[in-house]
Amino acid sequence: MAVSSDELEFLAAVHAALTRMLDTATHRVATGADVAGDRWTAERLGRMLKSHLKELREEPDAPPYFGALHLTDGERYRIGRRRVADAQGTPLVLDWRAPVSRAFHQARAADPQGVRARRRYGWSGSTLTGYEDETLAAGLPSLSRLVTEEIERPRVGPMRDIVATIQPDQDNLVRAGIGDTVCVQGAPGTGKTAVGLHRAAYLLYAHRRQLERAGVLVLGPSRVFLDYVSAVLPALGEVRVEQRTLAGLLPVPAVAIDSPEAALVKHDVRMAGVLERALWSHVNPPAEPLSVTDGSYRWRIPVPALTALLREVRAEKPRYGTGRERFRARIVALLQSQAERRGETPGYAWQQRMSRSAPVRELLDRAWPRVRPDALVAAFLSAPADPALSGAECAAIRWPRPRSARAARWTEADALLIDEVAGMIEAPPGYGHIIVDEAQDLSPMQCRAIARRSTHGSLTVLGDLAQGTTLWAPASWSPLLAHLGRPGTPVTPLTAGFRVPAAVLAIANQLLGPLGVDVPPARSVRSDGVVRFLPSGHLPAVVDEALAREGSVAVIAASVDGLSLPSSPRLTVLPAALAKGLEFDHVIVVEPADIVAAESRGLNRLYVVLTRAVSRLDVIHSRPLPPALRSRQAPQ
Ligand SMILES: Nc1ncnc2c1ncn2[C@@H]1O[C@H](COP(=O)(O)OP(=O)(O)OP(=O)(O)O)[C@@H](O)[C@H]1O
Repeated sequence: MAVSSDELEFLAAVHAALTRMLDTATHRVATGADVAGDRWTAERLGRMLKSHLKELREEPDAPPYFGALHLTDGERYRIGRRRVADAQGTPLVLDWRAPVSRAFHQARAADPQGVRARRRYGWSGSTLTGYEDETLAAGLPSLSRLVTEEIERPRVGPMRDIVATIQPDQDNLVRAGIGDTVCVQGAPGTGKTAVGLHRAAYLLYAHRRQLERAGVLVLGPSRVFLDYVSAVLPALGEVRVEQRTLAGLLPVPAVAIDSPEAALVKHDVRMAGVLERALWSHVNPPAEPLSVTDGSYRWRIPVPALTALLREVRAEKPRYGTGRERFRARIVALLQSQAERRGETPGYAWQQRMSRSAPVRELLDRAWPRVRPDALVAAFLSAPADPALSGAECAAIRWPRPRSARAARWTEADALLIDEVAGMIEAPPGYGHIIVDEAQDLSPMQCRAIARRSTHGSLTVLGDLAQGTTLWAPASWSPLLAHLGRPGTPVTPLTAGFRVPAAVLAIANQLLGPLGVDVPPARSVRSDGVVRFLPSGHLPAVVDEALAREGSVAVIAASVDGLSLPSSPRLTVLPAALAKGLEFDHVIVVEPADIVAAESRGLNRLYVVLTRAVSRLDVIHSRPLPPALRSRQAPQ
């Protein structure tokens, strides 16, 4: 529909309001520090104002609103990525996360939620090009033209937000309560990553105070993936979410790689028990009484009393570090009661002196010594032994020669072991909410590293069992949720695929049977898409042809060494192992049989690779196709 003068007038008012908001924010940053009473307030205020200014400056050319709601009570609201208010503070545009905005995504003919009509705006940059009205009474098409256009647009550059076209089942997940842990089993391209990022933005809006203190963390599988999604949250007005890989949270960087046999042992949940035994083996009942000189007195605690104290503290099951301090405090309390019986009135300074006295320190160092997590893991891997591990398992993880922590060449799994021990000694800082993407790949020990950072918060667990490519990827969600400390969390499926067109999905879905995972297959909301199977000599021509079209192109192979291809900013040449979570308009898969053969979960890897395609998939091969792909091979 052409743009009416009313709409243009309204847009001009929104632009004016935005300019005024930006001017005010800039002015406030300039003067904020002067108006604040003290340095602390000035700093806090300054930070707040700068972050507000940064939010306003993000994407100045982005459309200021994407929709309008016309309610049955006559009210009209525009809805955008952030609130825009006029000089009097009256909102012109509501934030998409505000309660009223929910109806924009949820209302339908069967459940109109007080909505008479919904308007969707079309934009080219910041120019309004038209709009589309949906009257709920008349019933709705399953997807509007503007939504279809957005879904089918060519992909260039980083991932974009989906706030204008979010679907009701996605919206329910985004707006789930702060206390709810949700687990989403979603086929490729069903919007799991998008849902996770929008949920982070929503929670920060709806529970700002709580989460600003506790923090929100998005965990992704790789740096490449995090770079790809990094623009979404700032575009939604949220610049305060940490986006990391799990490895990036761990106490030591990985510089070496484990053999598959060693990795399997180190990622196994039994390692938690093994390390727990190794840590607590440092605590031993004292062999000698404690004797402390205090002026002309000498206080004594006999061995049985010390042993009883130690047992009492251990029975309370504290963390190792807390336990050590509690044991010290109980010893001092016992000394204090002796002093009081002698008529003394010991105060705080006396308690401090006793607790730091050499005999008390020496006793603690023998009975409940400090332990450095990396030193413990280095000692264990130098000579592994535990009843829970077989001889072969110990041999798989044993270092060829003993090393100190300083000389160690840690692997990613070692870092997890160190983190596990560190967590037994002292709780790591936690987050108010953690969003875990590609969660199907997590090992039990990785789940535990996440769980101990969310003891007081909730989780959004996103993944697809069919895309599990690690040695420990499970066939069902329940063990993984249990390791995350959230057993019994209901699993919500997403099956409408927004990325992968029907023709490509038909090929990829053939792999689901042989993968042996119990997941509902995806159905595509896109009827477009082209799939071709071509002999390997065609690769250069196919790449040239792809680059002549609009959109991003990826050549994905088991190994990209030796592939000589033209250089273009739109062409990504990618080993199959790095494709997870990404998408490209045109995907060219080279030798699928090699991808399958390269690793034990090669078929899952191929499933991931095939489902990166947004509109075209070319499979280039000279070796026979994997059996699962042969039956429904597309015509050449
Ligand atoms: N409601 C929607 N409207 C428009 N586009 C959408 C919608 N939901 C998802 N998309 C788009 O579909 C594509 C796939 O989304 P996303 O990467 O979040 O899927 P995913 O489930 O995480 O996929 P995978 O498991 O394959 O990594 C993205 O380009 C995303 O923007």
